[in-house]
Amino acid sequence: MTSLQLSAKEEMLEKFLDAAARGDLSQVSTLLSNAPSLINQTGHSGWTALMLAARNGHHHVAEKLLLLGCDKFSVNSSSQTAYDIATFWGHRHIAGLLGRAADGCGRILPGADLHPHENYFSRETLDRQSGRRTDKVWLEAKQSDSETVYLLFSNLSPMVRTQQQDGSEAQGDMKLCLFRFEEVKDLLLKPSSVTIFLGIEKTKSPSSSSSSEKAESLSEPPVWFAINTDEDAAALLERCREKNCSFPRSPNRDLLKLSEEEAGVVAQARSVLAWHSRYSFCPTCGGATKMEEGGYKRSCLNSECRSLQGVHNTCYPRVDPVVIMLVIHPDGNQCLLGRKKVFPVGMFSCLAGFVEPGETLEEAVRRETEEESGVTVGPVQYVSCQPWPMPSNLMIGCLAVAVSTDIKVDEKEIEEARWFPRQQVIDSLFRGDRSVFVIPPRQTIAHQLVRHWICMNSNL
Ligand SMILES: NC(=O)C1=CN([C@@H]2O[C@H](COP(=O)(O)OP(=O)(O)OC[C@H]3O[C@@H](n4cnc5c(N)ncnc54)[C@H](OP(=O)(O)O)[C@@H]3O)[C@@H](O)[C@H]2O)C=CC1
Ligand SMILES: [Mg+2]
Ligand SMILES: [Mg+2]
Ligand SMILES: [Mg+2]
Ligand SMILES: [Zn+2]
Repeated sequence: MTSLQLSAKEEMLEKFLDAAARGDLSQVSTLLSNAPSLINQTGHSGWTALMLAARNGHHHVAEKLLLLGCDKFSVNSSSQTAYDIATFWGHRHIAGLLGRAADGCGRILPGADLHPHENYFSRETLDRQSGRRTDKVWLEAKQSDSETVYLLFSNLSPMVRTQQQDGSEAQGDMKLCLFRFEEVKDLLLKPSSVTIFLGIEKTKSPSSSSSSEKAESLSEPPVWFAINTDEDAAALLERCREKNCSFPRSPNRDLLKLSEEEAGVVAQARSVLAWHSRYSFCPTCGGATKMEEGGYKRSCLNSECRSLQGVHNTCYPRVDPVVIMLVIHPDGNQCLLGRKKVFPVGMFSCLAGFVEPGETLEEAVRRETEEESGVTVGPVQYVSCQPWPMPSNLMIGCLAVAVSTDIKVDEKEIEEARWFPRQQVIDSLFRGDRSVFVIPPRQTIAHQLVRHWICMNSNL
């Protein structure tokens, strides 16, 4: 090796970076007070002092650097921020420090308002109060309470008000229409209506919280119910005092326009109402059933029926587990996405499939991936889940690592599947580049899994 004479400046930089990597807070501080411009400089490795402190878990150094105005969004040659590095190496306290103002994706996904690991349809705005479901007296009293809130469903679609008339697809453009007892009491009496108890508001409703009356704030928060009715939809719409009301025709698309809070309530209500509409008769003996427990149970009226003894999942609302997986190429830098014929032009999404009886989630991921794409999967890791009320799936989101790469699609289900390089995914996800492919909307767990993978760094 030729003699490598470092200039005085370079020598100071290397000393500074070394001090940060070792967690030597006093040397970091001294060097910075002599030469403040060192703070964002990178050495031969392309890493800043903050990245090195994040790599080695030196919280005090990271804190000091941030206090002195260090740029936490600068990236190394693999596009990793100090946040990515701290997360990868398990230094959660440092990741917390770096992620405080925005999560690790904030710089690339401005305006994202989903909390990390919170998927659309999963916010619990209501306290379900399952213990109250068997209290008939309380339920009946609450049904006629003037504070009680009712949602109205027709053909399993909730009545909503559209804020924008320009056909905009933005989230929050739709709001649920809320009714009081007096406005729906005739519907409650109709034998064809199904009314279910949803829960109690966790927070005060805006109307009561704005009231200055202390006594009111001490009373129990409003209780929510949902009614599904087969009354004429046009006549139902006339009940609403507000304008621009409708029952959305395409739940898959339209229900994604609700706020996070309302989406969570709809996920619960729609799934339970859908179960009642599909399970009118006893699946065991074919007899008539009656609804119980605020809508969370249907019991057979035939006293001889086997479903009345032991544990019978026919009596309770169903939830269908579906695995949804982002399969990562063995090189760590590509992911497998597929498209169904019914998808909008250019859209590719994660592969997904129903979990079968007697199957683990990991096996379901491996089987569905193999069936749909011919790719063999090794390790599987759970990421997060999403209730998907179409009608009552629970999407279980996983990352999976492929151990083979040749693709052979199941043409019955999938039109095309492809490996997408990280850069193309970033372009579609964060830069809105639709030229290669379109990613599903961010309310879907498919989108969130892709985003999760991009924000995780596989090649440190
Ligand atoms: N939120 C999200 O990001 C996403 C949600 N999804 C949802 O996940 C669900 C499943 O995905 P998909 O790829 O279609 O699943 P699969 O790959 O398992 O294929 C579905 C087919 O399997 C059959 N099937 C087997 N078991 C069941 C069961 N328990 N319930 C219903 N059908 C079953 C049906 O065939 P047959 O009709 O012939 O009986 C159905 O058409 C869909 O409802 C989809 O809406 C999917 C992707 C993304
Ligand atoms: Mg599938
Ligand atoms: Mg399948
Ligand atoms: Mg399947
Ligand atoms: Zn029965």
